[in-house]
Amino acid sequence: MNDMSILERSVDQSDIKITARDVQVHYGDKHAIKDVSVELLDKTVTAFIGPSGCGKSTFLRCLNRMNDTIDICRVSGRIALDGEDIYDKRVDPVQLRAKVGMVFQKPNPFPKSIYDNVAYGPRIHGLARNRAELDEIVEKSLRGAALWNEVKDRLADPGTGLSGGQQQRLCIARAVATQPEVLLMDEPCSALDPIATGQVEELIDQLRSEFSVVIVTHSMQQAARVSQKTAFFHLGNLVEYDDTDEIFTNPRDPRTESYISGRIG
Ligand SMILES: Nc1ncnc2c1ncn2[C@@H]1O[C@H](COP(=O)(O)OP(=O)(O)OP(=O)(O)O)[C@@H](O)[C@H]1O
Repeated sequence: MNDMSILERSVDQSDIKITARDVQVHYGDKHAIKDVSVELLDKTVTAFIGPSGCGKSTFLRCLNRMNDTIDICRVSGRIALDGEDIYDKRVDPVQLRAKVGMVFQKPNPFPKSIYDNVAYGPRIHGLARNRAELDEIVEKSLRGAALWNEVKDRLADPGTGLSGGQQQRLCIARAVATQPEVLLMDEPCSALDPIATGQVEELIDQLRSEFSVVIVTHSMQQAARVSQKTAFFHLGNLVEYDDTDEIFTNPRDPRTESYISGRIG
């Protein structure tokens, strides 16, 4: 391998963070995810794309057991984080969700101060021994979410008083504050204007230096801009998973080709 090919290699294939094997999801009789196997890489942004109802959000929610909260939902197969089965009965889902954080479509700050929104997770998980350490985590998380400069003089103000884009960055700070290893984002920009979307996309790119990021998006432009890997879902199947460039320029499956060229969706 010459130096150039080393420079051009965008992701380290050996660094697998999450492994899913033969995952099936049912909501009652509805078979929403069909036999999905995939390996998601560390320090990489992976985009889940596909037509509405194809199962992107359902599969994303399997990765931190958010589907446990839906009574009729059954998940089978194996999903491992760093080789450990996250569905093992000894795994506490609350601890798991601190490691595998989530940001939702609509910004959903708690009805609390900006400070307390970020401090909430570290407090319940006992990550700070005293107020000074908590202050440090809050500042670091808000800096990490590119929000610190905008809010540092009004940390006691309610989080709900921020703009939509700022609220979404506050939710990212809240997720980052529990020192997660993976960040799941379910259409995080769909409620944001183009400027706020640009800021969150830039942030996603920075977050990838520390975390594995998985993002569900309806925007193929967004997937192309922010991700290094893309998974295309169709009718509950994972049809194609590859480098983002490959998916968009050289898709192997005709269903992927149809979707990215706008013929299905
Ligand atoms: N809580 C639920 N109860 C019953 N069925 C559900 C539930 N959530 C999702 N489904 C069904 O599972 C399938 C996959 O839905 P999911 O929301 O994962 O798709 P998606 O690709 O994320 O869609 P969209 O892009 O529209 O958000 C759909 O047929 C949907 O109706």
